[in-house]
Amino acid sequence: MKVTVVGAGAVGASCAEYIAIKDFASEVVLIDIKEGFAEGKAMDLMQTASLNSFDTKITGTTNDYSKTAGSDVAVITSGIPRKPGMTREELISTNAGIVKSVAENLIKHSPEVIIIVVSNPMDTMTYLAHKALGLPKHRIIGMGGALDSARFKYRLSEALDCPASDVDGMVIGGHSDTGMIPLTRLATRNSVPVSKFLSEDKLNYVLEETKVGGATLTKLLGTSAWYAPGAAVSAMVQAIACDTKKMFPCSCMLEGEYGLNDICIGVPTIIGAKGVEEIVEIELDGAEKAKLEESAAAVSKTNGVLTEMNII
Ligand SMILES: NC(=O)c1ccc[n+]([C@@H]2O[C@H](COP(=O)([O-])OP(=O)(O)OC[C@H]3O[C@@H](n4cnc5c(N)ncnc54)[C@H](O)[C@@H]3O)[C@@H](O)[C@H]2O)c1
Ligand SMILES: O=C(O)C[C@H](O)C(=O)O
Repeated sequence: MKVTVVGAGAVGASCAEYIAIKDFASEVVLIDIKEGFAEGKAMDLMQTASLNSFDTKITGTTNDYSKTAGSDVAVITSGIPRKPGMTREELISTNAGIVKSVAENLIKHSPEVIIIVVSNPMDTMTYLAHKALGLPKHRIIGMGGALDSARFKYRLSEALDCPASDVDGMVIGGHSDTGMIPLTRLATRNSVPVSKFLSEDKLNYVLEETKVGGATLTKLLGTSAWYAPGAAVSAMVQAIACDTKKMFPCSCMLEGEYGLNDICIGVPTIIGAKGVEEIVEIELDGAEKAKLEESAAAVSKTNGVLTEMNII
């Protein structure tokens, strides 16, 4: 299994590190436009191999896509992150051109590759990759819901004062401060609905903190987060590499599912060797359906900027 990670910055390097530590890939190629940067990150990571007991070979390259040839999976993290006070959507004018050219370069050298898009605004960048490459829809997947759900479980475990491993929950919808939909109705602690333990006020607090999870960290760090994003995307790469058929909410191109068309937005998805193996349509209640429609309308509006930019 050969994995390319485009962008050797905070998220790309964290993703490569988790992939290596989990030791399921034979090779990880880091690629970046900054001269020597990916080579340096790869060397630093390789110097942890004997300490962390992994056999994955990590190499770095400055913009030489021939080194990525024959990749099974590629992760796109290239582009700028937001600063405190910004929205993810404000990154579109810089990141759209980067994501489009990276996606085109990847496919030239790895015609069978499955692409996971991380760069923000992620749902729109995933949509752009679909439009630019025209690949079967199961081969381009956006990462957002896996991270948002991990943050939801963290906030739930904090409120419940229990280990995160006791908690199950999922966030669907757009990967944005206002568009995320943490499904509090379906969240459980060891199969018991969390509403059994938490008041409506506490659940609302968890919901609101989950939605602004990325903004909270951006304010604290001065740039956006990388450990949980790297762990979330490496979990998706592992699901593809090991054909685990794990369920993650992912940003997928929808063709009628949830009543939505021609949009990439977070929905429950089975991930395996083919990439998206299945989009799972769960029964949403009236309020959840309305929130998903509202979230989809906001993502569509951001997608419209791609047309204004003449990039699709
Ligand atoms: N989807 C998510 O859940 C999620 C989570 C975290 C971050 N992000 C997004 O991921 C992106 C990266 O974040 P980061 O914190 O790693 O930023 P970063 O600045 O640390 O790293 C980005 C890297 O991309 C490189 N780059 C820029 N243009 C390139 C190109 N054309 N080809 C190759 N490399 C290129 C830069 O040189 C830099 O090293 C941002 O857009 C951020 O908003 C998304
Ligand atoms: O918050 C951001 O801008 C980065 C990422 O989308 C995140 O949720 O951590």
